[in-house]
Amino acid sequence: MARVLSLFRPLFFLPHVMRRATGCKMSLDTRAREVFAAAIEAVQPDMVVRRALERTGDTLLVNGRSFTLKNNLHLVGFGKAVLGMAAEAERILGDHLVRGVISVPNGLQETLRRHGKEQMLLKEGSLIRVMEGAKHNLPDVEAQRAAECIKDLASSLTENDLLLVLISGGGSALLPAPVPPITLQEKQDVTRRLAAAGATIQELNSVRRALSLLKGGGLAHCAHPAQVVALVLSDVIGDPLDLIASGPTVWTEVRHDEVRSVLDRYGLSTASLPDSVKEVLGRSVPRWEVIGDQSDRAAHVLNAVIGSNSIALESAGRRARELGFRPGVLSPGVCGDVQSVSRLYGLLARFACSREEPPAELHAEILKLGPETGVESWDLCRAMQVLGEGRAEGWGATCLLAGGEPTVQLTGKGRGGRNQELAMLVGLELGGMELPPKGPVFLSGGTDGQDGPTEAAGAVTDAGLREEAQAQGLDTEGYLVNNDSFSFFSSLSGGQRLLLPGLTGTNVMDVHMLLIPPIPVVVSGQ
Ligand SMILES: Nc1ncnc2c1ncn2[C@@H]1O[C@H](COP(=O)(O)OP(=O)(O)OP(=O)(O)O)[C@@H](O)[C@H]1O
Ligand SMILES: O=C(O)[C@H](O)CO
Repeated sequence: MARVLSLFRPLFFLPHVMRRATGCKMSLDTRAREVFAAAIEAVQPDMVVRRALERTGDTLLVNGRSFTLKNNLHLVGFGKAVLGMAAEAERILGDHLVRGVISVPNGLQETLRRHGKEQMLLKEGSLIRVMEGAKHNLPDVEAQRAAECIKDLASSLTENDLLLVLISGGGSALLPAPVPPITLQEKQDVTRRLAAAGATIQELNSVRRALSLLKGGGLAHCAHPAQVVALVLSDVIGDPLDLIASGPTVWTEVRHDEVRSVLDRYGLSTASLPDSVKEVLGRSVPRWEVIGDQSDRAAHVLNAVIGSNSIALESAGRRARELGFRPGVLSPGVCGDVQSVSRLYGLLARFACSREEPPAELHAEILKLGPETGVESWDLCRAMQVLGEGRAEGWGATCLLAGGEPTVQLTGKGRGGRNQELAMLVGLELGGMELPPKGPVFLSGGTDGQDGPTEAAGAVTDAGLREEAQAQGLDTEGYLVNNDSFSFFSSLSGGQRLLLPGLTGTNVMDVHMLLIPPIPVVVSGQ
């Protein structure tokens, strides 16, 4: 037992508390949805802020650092989840709040109202101004206006002030402040071309930082000499503070040669760039002048990640255990093309479900997929070891959890999202295998509740997917080629396989789940 405990990521497979799935009457599909709901529950914006802000009288404690509240609190925020974060922060600290401004996606307040999420809205008479913008996740004039208000607020602060900065995914588009003479349109064109050419969020945000007055530490620079406390809900693999929303409170040195090499890599030649961008990238001086010691300035800033995919997976694991599974986390950083990712889950399912010792080739095939799916070999080895032990010792049902953000090569014109496409592909992978009659089941869902431009968060599938579609006259491959996974799942069995939690108001990338039924123990000689 000690060996098992030491083998896994925190929370991975805790056999002493697991219960046999055989006693649970709920279907695997229902339980998968419950586990997904628990993942989202743990990263609700109000919940994460409540956990992060510890208040005793007029003292605020964040990450063990203490701040004095004396009617000196100012608040700014930008991102898809900061409305709910701001509402909770105002509930906790409102009596010391002077004023605030937050930049949130267009139409968010109305959508949350429609979904009955009143606790994520600011109370009437709130001191925080909500500004909506960045339609379709692209920086626009409204978002630029919000960025200006945020910059003005930060720049007006003194050493007696405390600035609470709320940051979540989508924050880059909601805080555009191009370095003059670059115009918003020019900056938008550059980022749009990069994204369309397949640049990663790391590459994209390194360019955004170079062209912005607020990103890469610019906001913290404006707020100096005030104390800055940034609460960050991470939507980037590995939770890198300098990249989430392009790191406005994290001082980052911009290397123009690195930025140019990213632009070159994606075919944005110098000749194709606007003159303003060329001029800014040609400057030898930093974006702003730092008077005094930079490390002294950094000491004024506390950045704290208060919610992430790992936290969602931990909570999912706890719920899985209550529902009779042996839970385990493969990795919170799954990325790469959905084709490779689906292959990986298919092979892991085969590995887990084989009644005999799986062949060495299967082991090797799984390991080979590590680099292209962002999963470290040791995580794959640990997973296989414990899945193997579970089979040998008859430990009952297993819930293998993972998180991250795979990608889809868009070639068709259909409606879908990466989670639904991944679920379809895994269903097809499972269909080609010899598996137990009741499982495995696979779920993939976006924690923001919206997978691509669709109303669904994702879908739940199993080995019966292709047959079910065939029986209903649906051409599975046709839907796949057209990236039409949402239409597929909507037409299939009255949309029963869709995952429809509605807009969740949070965002910590995606959650993947493979539920593996109990594998009968092979008694030697059988
Ligand atoms: N028809 C489609 N089929 C599959 N994937 C699609 C389709 N249309 C868009 N996508 C993918 O959806 C993604 C955008 O979806 P979404 O709005 O959920 O973004 P996101 O990456 O989750 O954004 P954020 O992290 O800011 O919430 C892109 O990766 C895009 O490739
Ligand atoms: O806003 C952004 O830059 C992305 O959501 C990553 O944080």
